[in-house]
Amino acid sequence: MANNGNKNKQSQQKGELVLENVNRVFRIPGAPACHALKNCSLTVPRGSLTVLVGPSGCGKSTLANIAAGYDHADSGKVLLDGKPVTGPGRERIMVFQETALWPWMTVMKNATFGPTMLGGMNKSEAEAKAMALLEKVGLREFRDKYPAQLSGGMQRRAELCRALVMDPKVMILDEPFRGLDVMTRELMQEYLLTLYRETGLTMLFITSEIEEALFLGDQILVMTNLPGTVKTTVNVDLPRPRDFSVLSTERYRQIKSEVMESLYEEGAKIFAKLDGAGDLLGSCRAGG
Ligand SMILES: Nc1ncnc2c1ncn2[C@@H]1O[C@H](COP(=O)(O)OP(=O)(O)OP(=O)(O)O)[C@@H](O)[C@H]1O
Repeated sequence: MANNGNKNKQSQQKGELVLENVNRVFRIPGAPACHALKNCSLTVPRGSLTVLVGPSGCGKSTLANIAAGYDHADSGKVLLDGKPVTGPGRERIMVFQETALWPWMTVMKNATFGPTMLGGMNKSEAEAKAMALLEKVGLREFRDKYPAQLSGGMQRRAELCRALVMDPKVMILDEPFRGLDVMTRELMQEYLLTLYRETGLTMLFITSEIEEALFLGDQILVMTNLPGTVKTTVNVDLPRPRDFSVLSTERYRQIKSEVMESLYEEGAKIFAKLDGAGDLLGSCRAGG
């Protein structure tokens, strides 16, 4: 559960996301079917920052897309506050690996387009909300710039603001800081924690970086190789607010080794398959 004591009243309205025995098989003519998710279950508690880690290609993005309603499960349930998720909806906002800012719109237009077109907000209301968020992430002076005029880190921050202006119940972030240099990435993590603290939003954050998972998360869900499912839940009981001094604590090291052990076990299985069958793709075959 979330251990953030500073959340405002908004957090009471934020959503609990549950996946129950979700299966997803991709079928492409002429190729073996790929069982991406198999009986995958997880809970993202209301107001928590839950981090999902797993080996490359284990089904993390598939899970994110299904949770956001961009893709469907073949069987199983996806529930937000107990109600089935049947498609995309403004209560579940996704932030992707690559920037999705519209290049022809300024930062402010990018941030306010969604709430004015879909969210029932008038222009001045949306701009006030966007401005408050842009200020929190140091982009106040950049409101009239176009995405191409921003650095990669600035684009990611603008994107977080654009998602938050919609006031979703759950934010799903699929490796949003991938490709950023180390310093920018660390800065982004701190910005994300500030936004998390101030909005009390439920977040499902996907990453392949263990340090990032530990620095951000209330809990870490470790996935198996294909077919993907959640194999371990690790509670990250590090105090909040967090800064980088937490990285040198004994408790941090203990939790890190627990997560690494679980992940390495999956890595070892891949190598065992390479030695044995010599066919890594075998793990991808449906029902196999
Ligand atoms: N639309 C699709 N059609 C066919 N196969 C797909 C499709 N989407 C994903 N897959 C397959 O499903 C498996 C899981 O892919 P997914 O992108 O969810 O993994 P991932 O854990 O997010 O990977 P990474 O960490 O490398 O980004 C992969 O084997 C992938 O090739």
